[in-house]
Amino acid sequence: FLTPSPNFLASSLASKNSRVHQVGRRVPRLSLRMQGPKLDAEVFGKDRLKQEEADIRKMEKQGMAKKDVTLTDIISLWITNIILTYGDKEKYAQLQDGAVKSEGVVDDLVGGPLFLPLYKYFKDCGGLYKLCFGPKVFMVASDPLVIRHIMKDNVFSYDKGVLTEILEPFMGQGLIPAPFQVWKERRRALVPGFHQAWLNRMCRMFSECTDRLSAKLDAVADTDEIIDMEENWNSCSLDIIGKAVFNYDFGSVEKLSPVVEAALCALREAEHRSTFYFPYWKIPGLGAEWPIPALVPRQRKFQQDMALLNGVLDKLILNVVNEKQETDLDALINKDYDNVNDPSLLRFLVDLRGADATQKQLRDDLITLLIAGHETTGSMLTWATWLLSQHPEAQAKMQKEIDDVLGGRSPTYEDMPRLEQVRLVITETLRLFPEPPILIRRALDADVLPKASNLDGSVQGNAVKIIKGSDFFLSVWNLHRSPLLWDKPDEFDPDRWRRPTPPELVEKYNAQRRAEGLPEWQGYVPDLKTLYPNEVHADYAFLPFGAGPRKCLGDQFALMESVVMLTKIFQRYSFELVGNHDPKVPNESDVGMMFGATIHTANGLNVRVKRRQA
Ligand code: HEM
Repeated sequence: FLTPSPNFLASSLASKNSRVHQVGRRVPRLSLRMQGPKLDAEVFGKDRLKQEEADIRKMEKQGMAKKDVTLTDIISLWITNIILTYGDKEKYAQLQDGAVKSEGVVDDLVGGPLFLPLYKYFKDCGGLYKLCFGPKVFMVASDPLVIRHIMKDNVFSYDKGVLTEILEPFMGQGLIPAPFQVWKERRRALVPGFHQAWLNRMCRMFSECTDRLSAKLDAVADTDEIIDMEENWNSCSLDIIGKAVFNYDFGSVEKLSPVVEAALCALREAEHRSTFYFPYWKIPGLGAEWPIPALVPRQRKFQQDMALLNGVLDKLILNVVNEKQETDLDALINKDYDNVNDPSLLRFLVDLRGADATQKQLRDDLITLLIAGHETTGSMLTWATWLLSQHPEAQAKMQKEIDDVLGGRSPTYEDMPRLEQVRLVITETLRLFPEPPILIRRALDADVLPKASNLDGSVQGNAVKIIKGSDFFLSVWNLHRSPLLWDKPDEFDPDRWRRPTPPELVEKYNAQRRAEGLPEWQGYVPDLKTLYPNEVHADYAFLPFGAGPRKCLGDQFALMESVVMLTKIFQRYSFELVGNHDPKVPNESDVGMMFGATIHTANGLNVRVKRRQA
């Protein structure tokens, strides 16, 4: 889930002569249908699992479990890459190759967010290019048809590659890094947990946690005090995910307890590892994998934080296991969630008949959900707040809707369909600031990719052959800001989701394709009866929660959580941006960008809080 930045590129390669090379149907998916003010239950929980089962069975049939990239594959890939980079280019033109476009990429990649130089090269090189560091190559895909192929149509030939290496020390065999056999079992156990009655109950909890943030903002509202809203959104989302996943109250909005500190430090270490150039923590004695305390203080601290966190989780798991009340799925789904003491996912996983898991597996599941569900939401809300501060008219429109729909009361699950403008602000924020902005994949088989497009609408020359073991960056940032796919792509315009893609853009993308008999892109077709416009509506030009069988498990949870949090806070307050405290950045509205697992501001989102007039 985290996105390795130059780390894994440069550690292996670090050649100054790096180069960028240019290269050569819609499937209905999960969507949350709403009719009138009611949410339709069909795609929650076990109904969602039913839809996913077909994918899982297909993966099994195609031998996904047996696919693996071996050392021999990697060596043969590197030799091929050396030949391609330095050898007879004509002869191997079809093999992951294309024109050299840029020298010295390492210079570009160091010191800033990785997705920005990848966007620069995208403008030169188009929807598929390769980033070369000596023998190491990353294919960079930013084209909707190529991405659909990798994430949906031929998903069985790709896994998460280097991501697994980074996340395994944190998440063990949790859903994100788990091998196929384990992933399959855990996904089957977890998906039904996100059922309608539970999400309804969660909306109440989102509201209660946001009340604590409101109380904190009340204390500073209309004073000169400056607070960091990035930190506050992150704290609130940590409290929410702790309650939802294992019924633990981090209480981080109010205080920094040792457990909160350990959790935050461990999460920061996950980010550090994803952006550091060299995986020194793997060296015996230096890093966390060694059974004696690590020599590097940062890694020693990580060991201590993980020990503290694991201790807390183990205790929670043990308590729940000791009170296990094994029940079948239907009974769990039909529980009266308004009157249960512990509505957590942990309780669900322990009680679900037939989903036996070891204590270690449960801990891995919980940590994975904690990491996946914390900063993604916090960062998204941070950028939504920043975007709204830059667009007072969009903020006023959203606040008017909130007032009209709620008249001052708290939002509930039933209000979701009516809070359309809030949902579109969230959707548009995820387009401009996708979390994470780059997804990682590795080819488990040789493959041939669909032809990608260049930004002028021309189709790239080669249908690119992929060698087993090839690593991919799927740049969601490029996809979401592509001038070929979006009208005024850098503009914040929540209402764009009410309009289809302008026909001239769809035509520009498709004209040459039609002439060559190649598959075409459908453009975005609005369907606002869903919780959010998703990847299917935009024919894979919009991937806020990924796509295919590895799509985000918490998409509906995250959307409802964000709607409740954003609604409650903007119902009562507005924010005055007071700049970034960075003398090097004179523009007050420029809060900078840093990139770890998600996109952060450089120095926080510093604001003064203004109470709205009743
Ligand atoms: C705004 C908030 C969120 C965003 C933008 C987001 C985004 C994503 C994306 C893009 C992926 C796919 C990654 C890939 O294909 O490599 C993903 C996967 C995942 N997300 Fe989320 N997510 C959010 C919130 C959550 C929450 C709240 C949870 C849990 C409660 C969660 C749990 C997961 C899990 C477990 C996966 C891995 C699924 C699998 O591999 O089977 N996410 N998320």
